[in-house]
Amino acid sequence: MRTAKDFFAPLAVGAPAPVREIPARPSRAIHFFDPGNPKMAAKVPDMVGTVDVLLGNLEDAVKAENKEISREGLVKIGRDVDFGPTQFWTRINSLDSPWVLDDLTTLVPAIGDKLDVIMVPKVQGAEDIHYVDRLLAQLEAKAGITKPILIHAILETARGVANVEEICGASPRMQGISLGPADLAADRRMKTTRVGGGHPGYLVRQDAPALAEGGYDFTGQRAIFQQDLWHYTMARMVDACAMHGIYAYYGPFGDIKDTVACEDQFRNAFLMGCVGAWSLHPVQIKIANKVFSPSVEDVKHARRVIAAMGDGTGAVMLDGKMEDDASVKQCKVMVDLAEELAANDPELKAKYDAIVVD
Ligand SMILES: CC(=O)SCCNC(=O)CCNC(=O)[C@H](O)C(C)(C)COP(=O)(O)OP(=O)(O)OC[C@H]1O[C@@H](n2cnc3c(N)ncnc32)[C@H](O)[C@@H]1OP(=O)(O)O
Ligand SMILES: CC(=O)C(=O)O
Ligand SMILES: [Mg+2]
Repeated sequence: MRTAKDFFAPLAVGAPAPVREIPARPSRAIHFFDPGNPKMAAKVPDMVGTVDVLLGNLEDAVKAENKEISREGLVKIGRDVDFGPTQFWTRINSLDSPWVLDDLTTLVPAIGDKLDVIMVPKVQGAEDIHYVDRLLAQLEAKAGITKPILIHAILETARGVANVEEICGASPRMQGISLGPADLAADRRMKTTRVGGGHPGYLVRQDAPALAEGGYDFTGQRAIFQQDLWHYTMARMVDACAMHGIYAYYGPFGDIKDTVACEDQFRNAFLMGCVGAWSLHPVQIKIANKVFSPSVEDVKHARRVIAAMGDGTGAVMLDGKMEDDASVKQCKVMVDLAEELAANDPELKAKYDAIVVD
């Protein structure tokens, strides 16, 4: 383990100095596209400014025979497109795959000055981050890159979940973590066959009603309540990220047509502390942009509490509820996020600016 003294030292002579703090850039939707798919690739320039993150995917969902075409497509997009306010990320192939070394040694010299974040799949422990960290430093130094490329890990193995805290703290490049529910389910031997979302079989059932003569009626209809399969993992991920000052994300929601359940899953993630989720299809971008932006009502309430609390200490009653230092802190999280997002999103800014605090 690196000591505190060495933690922020560049890992190669000539590599840029690591960042001390991960910038809070909007990343409500991380939109996946296959850079080797001509239809998707053609849409990328017009998507700039409509989505916070455009991610060229090289890993799963790209056929083995197309890996090189996708990598070349990504280089072309990286060179040709002006990403403006939108972040440009990639997901490389897994560290045990035959493609990852070429991914990194091609992408960093070619478009390393454009790439904000590299997403690393199937991360098992800090050693995986250390490997990518050192290699990136060497490649950045060789290519003369001046801004360090950040790393985002996908939490999609049982060992990765067990090691999530050390993964988050493994490098100053660590930008965040996404839940990878599909590979994680397979690795854990869960009995699901989906990409994210809930499962109708994972439920609790209302208690059986008591009978007048004693005992219970187990025969009648009883309400069932579907439970969230991902709650435990999400909670661990959010805590580990918050502890290390990096960002947590829900991953993919594979049922593209079920926009209602997608919105629910994203909202759960937002409420738990995530800043964004993945978008696999253009229809999911606006769901994520909506869900991960504080609502006008929440911002209005937060501003009222902050105003009522003066210097932020003590306790007051507002609308019949007690507010104190801790509720002000929550309200500040909401207001700060709203301001960060509004700085990049004129429509949102107009909505927040129109709020009148009574
Ligand atoms: C578990 C994991 O690892 S998840 C991450 C890996 N998976 C991915 O990255 C999947 C990305 N998404 C996709 O491949 C596709 O969206 C699919 C396969 C899910 C659906 O694709 P389609 O059946 O073509 O969807 P659909 O017909 O609705 O597409 C409508 C249009 O949007 C385009 N489109 C679809 N998805 C995307 C996308 N992610 N980005 C940009 N454009 C897209 C299509 O090319 C099509 O264009 P056209 O109107 O010019 O013909
Ligand atoms: C996100 C991802 O890669 C997975 O769910 O497996
Ligand atoms: Mg995966």
